[in-house]
Amino acid sequence: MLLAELVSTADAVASTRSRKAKVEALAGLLRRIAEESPREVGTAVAMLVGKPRQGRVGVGWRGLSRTRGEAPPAAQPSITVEGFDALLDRLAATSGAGSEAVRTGLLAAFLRRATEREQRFIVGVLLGELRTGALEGVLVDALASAGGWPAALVRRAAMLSGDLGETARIALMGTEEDLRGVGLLVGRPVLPMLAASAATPAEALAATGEASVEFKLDGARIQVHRSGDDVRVFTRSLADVTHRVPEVVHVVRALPVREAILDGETLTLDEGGAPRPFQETMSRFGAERARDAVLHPWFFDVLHVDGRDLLDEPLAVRRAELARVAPGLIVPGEVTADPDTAERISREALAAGHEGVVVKAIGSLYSAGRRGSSWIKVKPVATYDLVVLAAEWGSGRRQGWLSNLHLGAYDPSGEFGEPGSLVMVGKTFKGLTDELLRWQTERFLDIEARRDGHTVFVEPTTVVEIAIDGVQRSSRYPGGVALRFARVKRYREDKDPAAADTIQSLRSLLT
Ligand SMILES: Nc1ncnc2c1ncn2[C@@H]1O[C@H](COP(=O)(O)OP(=O)(O)OP(=O)(O)O)[C@@H](O)[C@H]1O
Repeated sequence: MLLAELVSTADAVASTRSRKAKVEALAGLLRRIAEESPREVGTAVAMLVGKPRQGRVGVGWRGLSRTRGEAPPAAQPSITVEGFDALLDRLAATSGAGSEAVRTGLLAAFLRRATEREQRFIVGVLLGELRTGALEGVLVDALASAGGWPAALVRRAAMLSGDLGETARIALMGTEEDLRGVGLLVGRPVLPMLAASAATPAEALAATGEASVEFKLDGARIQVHRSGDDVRVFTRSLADVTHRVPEVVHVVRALPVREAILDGETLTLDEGGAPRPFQETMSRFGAERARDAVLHPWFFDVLHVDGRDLLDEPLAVRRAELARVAPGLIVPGEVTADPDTAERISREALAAGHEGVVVKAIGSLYSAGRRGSSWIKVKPVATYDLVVLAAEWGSGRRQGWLSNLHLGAYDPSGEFGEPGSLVMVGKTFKGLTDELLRWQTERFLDIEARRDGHTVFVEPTTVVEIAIDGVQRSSRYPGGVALRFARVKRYREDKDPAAADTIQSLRSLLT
């Protein structure tokens, strides 16, 4: 199939705000691919959502815009989806000395064969600009429509397989049995269940009824798969970090179970057993920096034990299984329906240096990938995950470091611009330690897009957690809302920009 077909559907989807129109445009394209070139279904779907199967092929913004500047667009489309896929393979396979020039050559030759619109699409895929996640929910609905399935059935398969390309193949070419048969596979991560928010433990408990009220540990989410001696550890965004966390692997290997999928949190502890700052945990996940501090895993859920899926069992049953397979590693908490008890657990969590509590309806099932109201988190300090758009060079003591951050909230529906774009909501240089200044200066120069005086604009890929005292109306910022007393809490290397908080959620604080 011609890449131009994909590109014109992607453009049509971006140019309308109507979800129905988006679904129809995508469903039409999916039907055509399934008929004309079924082999390309998985590849095409992965490209559409900006997540080609080769992953990031390591092409930088600056190099790419230079190459594109030197490649006049073709008048007629001729590139195929297969051709683009082959280019990605070759880029991914080219490394080592002299590879930069080879890659530039490959890219330039390819871009010269692309039309203006195709060039924009190719660059978007290469830079991860299309990875926003904005399209994924729509695509699942389009697959349901194209295949004639209930949306919930396709969504379940997408969540459990964690792979839209594979889901597309089954939804378009498989049977109902194939679709229903998508289940957990030990070794293949599923999207984690997420939590809604409430202001107080009592408010949360009023929504859930009897609940497991658990410490909200201030670490990093882990999903651990064990099959015999083979242990794999995945992050919240399903990256495999097994080789970075040998001590977690070691602990899980010793558990009294042959096969299991466990959901939990890992954090670094100091010698007295108290939690260390989150940044130390994350630096183990993100960079190669070695750390002395030891990571400790804690678990709060179990999705599979020895051949048995537990997703559709109530939390009470899953907790009982967890107590059996991971004794001694369970997140502190209690089952209660009493608001005073929930408040007490919350105070204990905060006193122990954690963020708050998560209140979980005791009868709830595990909804992979969903932010429902069966899990409700309560954090006394409001924090928002925002995307760094730019940073300004510091002055005085911070001379030579990139300091003041420009922060953007995610706009999935395109209320203030293109769907999936980022809307600036404030700036801050507060809360940055020397270590963070060093880290972010290095990172931002790596992903620099352009400069304007003292400001370095960056690829919008870095998520940062910001504590605020609230928001105020603003005529200066495009979303009409500005952060009050924003300060940096930590970088969230485990989050994609599509998981950042939305401009709508910030605007809802205005009332
Ligand atoms: N006992 C617990 N149960 C569930 N999640 C927990 C628990 N302790 C810590 N967590 C962490 O809290 C998160 C739940 O909040 P949420 O679903 O909103 O994810 P998040 O967007 O990563 O949230 P946050 O930014 O507040 O950590 C989980 O992803 C997990 O990392």
